[in-house]
Amino acid sequence: MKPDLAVEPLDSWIQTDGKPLIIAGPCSAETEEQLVETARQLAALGQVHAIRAGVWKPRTRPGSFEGMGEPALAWIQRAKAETGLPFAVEVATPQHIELALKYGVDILWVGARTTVNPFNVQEIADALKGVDVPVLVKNPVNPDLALWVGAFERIAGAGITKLGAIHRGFSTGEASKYRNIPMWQMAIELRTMFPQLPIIGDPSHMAGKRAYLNELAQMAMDLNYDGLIVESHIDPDKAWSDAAQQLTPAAFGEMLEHLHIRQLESSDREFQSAMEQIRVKIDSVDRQLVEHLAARMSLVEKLAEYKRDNNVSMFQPDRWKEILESRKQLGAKLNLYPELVEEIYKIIHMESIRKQTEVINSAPVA
Ligand SMILES: C=C(O[C@@H]1C=C(C(=O)O)C=C[C@H]1O)C(=O)O
Repeated sequence: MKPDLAVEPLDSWIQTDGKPLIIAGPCSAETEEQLVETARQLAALGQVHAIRAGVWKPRTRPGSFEGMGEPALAWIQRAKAETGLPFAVEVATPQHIELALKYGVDILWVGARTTVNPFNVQEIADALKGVDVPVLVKNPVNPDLALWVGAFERIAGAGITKLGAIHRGFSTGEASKYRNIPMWQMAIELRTMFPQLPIIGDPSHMAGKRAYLNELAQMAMDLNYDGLIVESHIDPDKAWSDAAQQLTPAAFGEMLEHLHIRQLESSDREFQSAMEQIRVKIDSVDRQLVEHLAARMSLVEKLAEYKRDNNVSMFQPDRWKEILESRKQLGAKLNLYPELVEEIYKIIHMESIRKQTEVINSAPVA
């Protein structure tokens, strides 16, 4: 089945004057004063299109602050009236949806810890039947594109057409300076699959720390994301949740000032022809790359036949170590990151082992 989604363009439900959609606001609505004041300061920047506020917070361990619940929805009504901006809230259950809609929340989002569970997502989709509201879906906690796609399909199946993705990064267990590893490739795959689906970057949850927000927001913009959702709080260090990754509305304004927004295309003829010429060369280099890969694989297969006939094992640790080191050194000389060369060679080696297993398990040539 070829996946497809009926998605309305972003500007059919929120006006951004052709600029990236900017959603900002506190991780959690803590008090009426904190929420209204944060929203007021963010609105005053003149660059924020919607305010986010957590009302129900899924927390890893019990005993942490779990959100103010329904009373916070009344504060949202006041903050909306004061700023004139639409509000976005995370919903995780049908009751959340019912309450959010009752209080006039404009945009709903499904959190990463909900997207992982198809039962939860289906309950949410069922509760959204017949409702016309924009729904943004965060990536699942673990890097599983199919799970993310499945959530869109369930929600689109309920008739929601104002859909968008929020890329907040992934828990992979790998060591990283980030709280949630971006794995940009996942969002590139999503964009390739559903070009019409808006993708919004969530640098706050990727970063976990204020210091990394700029670089992550810039990367999202450089990958043509349609917008950003960023946590901002009037007094971040005193925030009841996510203190380290929130920034003041003023600091957020500064961050936006420094963002470099590039366009997807240019109609400049000279640029287009220069790009075309270089792309022809890239096509030719890519052809050689693939041909060389194929040539390498047939050599490996030949070698495997000798190994099979002489009862020698396919994995040769010393040779593999030597290959890895020498290719990394060569790469470094040619200005390539040794890590890149290492990753590529790990994939090649795994495929080489797989091919050799095939040969070794086949009958010897008579
Ligand atoms: C091809 C061989 O088998 C394995 C695969 C290697 C490769 O693809 O280069 C290297 C070492 C072995 O682990 C070999 O022994 O040379």
